Amino acid sequence: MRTTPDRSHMTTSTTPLGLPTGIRACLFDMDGVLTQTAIVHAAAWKEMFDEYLSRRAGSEPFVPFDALHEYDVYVDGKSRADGVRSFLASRGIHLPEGSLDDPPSAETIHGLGNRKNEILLGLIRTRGVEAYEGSVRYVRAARAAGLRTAVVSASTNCHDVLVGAGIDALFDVRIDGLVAIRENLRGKPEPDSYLAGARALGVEAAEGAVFEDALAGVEAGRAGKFGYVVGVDRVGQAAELAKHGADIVVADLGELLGAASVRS
Ligand SMILES: O=P(O)(O)OC[C@H]1O[C@@H](O)[C@H](O)[C@@H](O)[C@@H]1O
Repeated sequence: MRTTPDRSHMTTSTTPLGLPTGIRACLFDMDGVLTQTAIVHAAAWKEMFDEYLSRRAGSEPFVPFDALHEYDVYVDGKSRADGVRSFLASRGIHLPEGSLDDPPSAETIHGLGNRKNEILLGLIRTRGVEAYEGSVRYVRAARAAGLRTAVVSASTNCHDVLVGAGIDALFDVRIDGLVAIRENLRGKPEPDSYLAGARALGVEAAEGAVFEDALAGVEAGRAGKFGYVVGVDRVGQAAELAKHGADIVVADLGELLGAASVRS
């Protein structure tokens, strides 16, 4: 299903890519937009938080992590450490920061994050990673039409996932979790990583389209004043994506391809 929020200021979509005219670059989130890995992250977060919450359960009742709602609101699209902080704060739990190389057993923000990463890498090793066919078709069509392409992901595992899915060669620029740490970029919902992507591609934000499945991600695209923000709804949150800043919401990027599917 596609939802078109009222944005009367937007140019009518007229290109075969389903984008307003004047868009010269596409900036794609990875997990959940390009690759079928949002669900793997959600499973890893759940396993880690449930382990931790059940350890605390002596002093308080055990309320498991909700891998749909709590993942979408507190964790999806954010850096690993921001995800840990944000969910724990929602439960009134405050842990010391620790440091990036804390062991996965440490009860610190980074320790819990590293435990989640250990679980994530195990899941990726067993399941492998796959790209969404509609997204690959879309990225190829964008490049064939002369648009520049970037991946803008909070994930520090971004490069390995792109390579695992066989799509790393489809992007001119990659701004990922490692770049964000190195260059001190604030994580989504702040616009820093998307703006860094636009700079690296040599376009103004207004000339870029952002493709996002996370609430924090569409907020980042909107905050950066990008020309168009496409919400990608894989889990039934079309209305929320629109509320947080998507100009249009599609279930798959393939829907945007071809004049027949373009609506204003
Ligand atoms: O732990 P990583 O691989 O650096 O990923 C950070 C975040 O990357 C985002 O793309 C995911 O939506 C989050 O679930 C994830 O936590």
